[in-house]
Amino acid sequence: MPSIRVGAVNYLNSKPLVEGLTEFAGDLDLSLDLPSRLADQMAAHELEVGLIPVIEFLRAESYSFIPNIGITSHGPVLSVTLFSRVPWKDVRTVSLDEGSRTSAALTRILLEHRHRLTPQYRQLPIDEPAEAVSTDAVLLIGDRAMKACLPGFEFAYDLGHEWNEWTGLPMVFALWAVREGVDLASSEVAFAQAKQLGLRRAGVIATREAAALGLDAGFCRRYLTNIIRYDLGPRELAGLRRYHELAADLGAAPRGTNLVHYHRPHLVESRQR
Ligand SMILES: C=C(O[C@@H]1C=C(C(=O)O)C=C[C@H]1O)C(=O)O
Repeated sequence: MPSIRVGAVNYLNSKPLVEGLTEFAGDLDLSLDLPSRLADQMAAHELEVGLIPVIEFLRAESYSFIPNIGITSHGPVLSVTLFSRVPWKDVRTVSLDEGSRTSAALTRILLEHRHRLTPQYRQLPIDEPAEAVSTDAVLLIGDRAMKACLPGFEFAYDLGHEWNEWTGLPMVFALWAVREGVDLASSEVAFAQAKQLGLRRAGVIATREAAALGLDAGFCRRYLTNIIRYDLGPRELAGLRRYHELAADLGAAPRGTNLVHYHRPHLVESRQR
């Protein structure tokens, strides 16, 4: 049987979703990369399943997603931070982490919709030190954001918190997207099994990952257990729909994308909107 190429985010927050994944399903070929690159690999048909930024799910229009699994937050997220030299109202130039697509669009949503600004944007390459940027603000995500201190920047806005405070809704950053026509067969269930195991083993994962990241294990544990939420239920989907509307208003995503659960090809699809 040909293997199913699966790409997952290479940050701490996604470790619980891949815990034991390839043992639960022997035909999954797992690789890890930046969220933005996973989205590009999905588009290039180099992956069948990808833990991709939700904005790229909305842009693709043809993907379905594995139900009830996501990378979400219900308030502060700790790993998506807009460091700024100036308060929101004075931001004119922004550098955006190359790894990000969802939070890059979220930065635009907050600046352009919430604060009614029209700043200029540039990409911050993954190997360029954020300390060196000359823009007013710089968006960092993932492990890089968790470790960044950036003393030259007076403000550190947590975009999970900013979103939640403004909309009252959870923020969905990523989900398991499946390319159209892909048949996961019995391997589908492995994604839910990995999530269940990963959540049970959050302490073990935190201990294992902390040293390599140069982060405190107790902090990693709380991040995985209390900050990042992995369910994608009605509340999270309401947050995702709100994000979709606001992104579409900016021309950052097409308006019509349906949030379709994965079903095996040739079976009836369940449409959520
Ligand atoms: C919360 C996070 O979620 C990530 C943010 C993403 C984005 O901004 O495109 C994509 C995937 C997620 O893993 C994070 O990495 O800090």
